[in-house]
Amino acid sequence: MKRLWQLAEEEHKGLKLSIFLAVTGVLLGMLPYFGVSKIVYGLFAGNKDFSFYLPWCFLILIGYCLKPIFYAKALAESHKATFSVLRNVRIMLLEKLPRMPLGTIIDTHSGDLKTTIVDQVEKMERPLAHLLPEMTANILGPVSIFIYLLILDWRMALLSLVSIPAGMFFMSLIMKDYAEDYSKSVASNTEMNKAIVEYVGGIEVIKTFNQGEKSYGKFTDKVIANASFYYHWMKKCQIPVSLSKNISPTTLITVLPVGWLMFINGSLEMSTFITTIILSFGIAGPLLAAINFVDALAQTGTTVGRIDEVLNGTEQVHRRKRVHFKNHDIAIRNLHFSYESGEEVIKGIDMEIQERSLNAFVGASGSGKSTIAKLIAGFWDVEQGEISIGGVNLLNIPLEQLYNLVSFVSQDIFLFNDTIMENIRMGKPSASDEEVIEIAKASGCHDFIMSLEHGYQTKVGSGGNHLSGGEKQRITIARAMIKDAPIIILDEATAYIDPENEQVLQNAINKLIQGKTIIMIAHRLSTITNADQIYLIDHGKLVASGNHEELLKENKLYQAMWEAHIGGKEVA
Ligand SMILES: Nc1ncnc2c1ncn2[C@@H]1O[C@H](COP(=O)(O)OP(=O)(O)OP(=O)(O)O)[C@@H](O)[C@H]1O
Repeated sequence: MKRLWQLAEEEHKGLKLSIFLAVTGVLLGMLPYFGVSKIVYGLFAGNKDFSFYLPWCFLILIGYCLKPIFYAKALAESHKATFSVLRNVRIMLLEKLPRMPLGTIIDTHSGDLKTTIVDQVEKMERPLAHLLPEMTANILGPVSIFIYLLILDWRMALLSLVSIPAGMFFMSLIMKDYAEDYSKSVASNTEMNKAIVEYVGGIEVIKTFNQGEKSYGKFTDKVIANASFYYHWMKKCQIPVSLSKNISPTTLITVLPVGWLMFINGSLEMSTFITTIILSFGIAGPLLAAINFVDALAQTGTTVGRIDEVLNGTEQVHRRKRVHFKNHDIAIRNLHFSYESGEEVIKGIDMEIQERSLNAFVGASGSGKSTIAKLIAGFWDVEQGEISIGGVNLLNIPLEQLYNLVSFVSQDIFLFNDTIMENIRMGKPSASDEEVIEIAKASGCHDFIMSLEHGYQTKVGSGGNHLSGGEKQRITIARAMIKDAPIIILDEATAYIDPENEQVLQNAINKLIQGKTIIMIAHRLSTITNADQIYLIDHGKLVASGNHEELLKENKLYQAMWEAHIGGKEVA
């Protein structure tokens, strides 16, 4: 709750006001109990004077009228403040994402992030908008009655409380495991969310490969596991909750018989007896209402924990001051790198890449080519060794400047569900329509775009799925071209292309890379034979470098790879 209160810092004023209004409302709600006890006492005493009853009736009326007004105002204030807090926390989370290593975000399942940013933030509504004002008020109200009863007769005050700890005992039986159970329920929801996101995202593959039932089974398993978890959890809670809710309000079990004995012994006055009977009703009701929020209290730890996991996630700490580069040479020194799984995948690499040269990383699958390229593009920060551009350590280059410096074009194409015009313009937000069209012509996109019904205003669909793989690829090339970064990394950028489109795309790439520092990662060695330098990576180490002819002459591994490639082509 303390951390939740910190997260709600900007709205403390509104939340405090709502607590004040709710407490006042509950205190006003106590007035009828006082009024009724006075009236009942008057009736017992045989008082027939109407003027005695009138002020108490008036007090009861005030209590009944003002309580709902204060209650409604308290909830209006708390909701106003809470929805601002939810908005602020969601903005904080979304602003955090770009500061986290790009690679970490790509590696995090989108279902996971969705659960935190949407569902868990939503869960803050109950503790902030309801628990804070209502639970506080529902506890303070009975506490003030109890103090009043203590002043009247401490024995009766204590008697009026006996049933409450008995009821609470049953509640405590489930509360001791509640936080853990709730945390498990969130994990189960996340698993189900992930399965849904994966199922919907992969529906094309599932249908194409006729995997419907199998994958559907995987998805339904998660749904069944989720339902089963909730069923057993609720079953476990049912009896203690019922006992607690039924035992707590039975204050009369002790107040009536013991009070009666004290009354006939002459140690308790009739007026105190009647007041205690009636006010004891006013203790249990609000306390029971307060109990309803105990689960929200236990959930808060998990909710805030999930939010903090993202907010406290590692950030890329780069210098903020823009730097000047004398050239765009890339130097890698003694580079080591491990993913979170711990195993070292890059094991001490040194490399000098000249500016305006065409370079290629080749090697077996899993040898570490993409990892090196992503480290150059700043997906993760280097912790051991150093990468520098133009003599400046990457860590000293502001991230924004680094992202402008390097274009990373990969086979994982992402297009926003927007028009083609806007998807290309994303590479340079200030570009005019004419500039976008000019670039589209240069990248070989213009003709296919014009053949679409709405031309450049065609919406590409979610993830660009209204376009073919080759078309999407050319749009990403156009996006990279308009960005005009001096360093371009092409990670299997031609992977999905068919032979017909290959020439168009190759022409586009040739235009894209003119005058730039290029790093290409390609499995098809024939596409990189003209590279100035080819770096052969094996098991996270640089085992050879040189141009195609040199490597073919000097390196056995490269010869083997080349022969395999040529052989494969012949077979094909
Ligand atoms: N995000 C990641 N988290 C954990 N391990 C990873 C991650 N990405 C890659 N790896 C592991 O790091 C090693 C190097 O992977 P990398 O993708 O750099 O190889 P690669 O040579 O580019 O492979 P490919 O040619 O198949 O794309 C592999 O063992 C891979 O399993």
